[in-house]
Amino acid sequence: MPVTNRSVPPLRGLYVVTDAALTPGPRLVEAVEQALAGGARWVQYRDKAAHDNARRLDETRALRAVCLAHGAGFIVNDDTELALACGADGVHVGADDAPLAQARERLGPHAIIGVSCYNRLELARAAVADGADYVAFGSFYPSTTKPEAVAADPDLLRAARTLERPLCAIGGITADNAPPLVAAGADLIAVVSAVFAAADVCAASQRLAGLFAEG
Ligand SMILES: Cc1ncc(COP(=O)(O)OP(=O)(O)O)c(N)n1
Ligand SMILES: Cc1ncsc1CCOP(=O)(O)O
Ligand SMILES: [Mg+2]
Repeated sequence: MPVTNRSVPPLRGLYVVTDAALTPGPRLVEAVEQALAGGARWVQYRDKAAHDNARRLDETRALRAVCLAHGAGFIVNDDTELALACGADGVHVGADDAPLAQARERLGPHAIIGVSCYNRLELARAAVADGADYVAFGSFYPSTTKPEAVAADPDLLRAARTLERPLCAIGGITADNAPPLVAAGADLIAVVSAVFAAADVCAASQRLAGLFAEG
């Protein structure tokens, strides 16, 4: 099945990333629904377990339906074949994943493909030249979800604006520390724990999504 070419929302706003520890199976769909109710525009399914493909397919199909109902975009982390199987809007790939060209070949021209560029502008230049739909930088702040992530500086976002492609910031981002990143040019703010570890997921999402409010 080709990846859907339904119209997706702009690549701007709050991008929530799921976590198998914070949002385990039974709570996953409800947590994502709460994040969407709070204003998240994009959702990424991030499950680093390489096994249990049946569970991963069930979960991604359920999340795709929820995103569709809210007019939000749905991306699968790492796994191009899973993105294809569940009909996601696209995939996010990093240095250890399938190359962008291979993901594009599998998912087709309408898929949204995001590429991790860590703290390296040259990776972003190459990804844009190869047709990335957005480029992601981080970690901007220490991350409990990915403590080993390299550190990135907001100046990178200022420099990357010249690429004229949506820029995503990730890593330790909260509603309190996100404003300088948005000011530096982040179009998407990708967040795991600030939303999914919150006691009130909807309220946490609302605060972050509010940073992109129009007017
Ligand atoms: C939006 C976004 N940005 C960066 C990443 C990190 O991707 P990667 O470097 O491939 O690391 P893993 O997430 O796969 O551990 C991401 N997933 N999403
Ligand atoms: C996947 C990833 N890549 C860099 S930091 C990170 C995790 C972000 O999670 P959190 O928002 O909890 O810091
Ligand atoms: Mg990856």
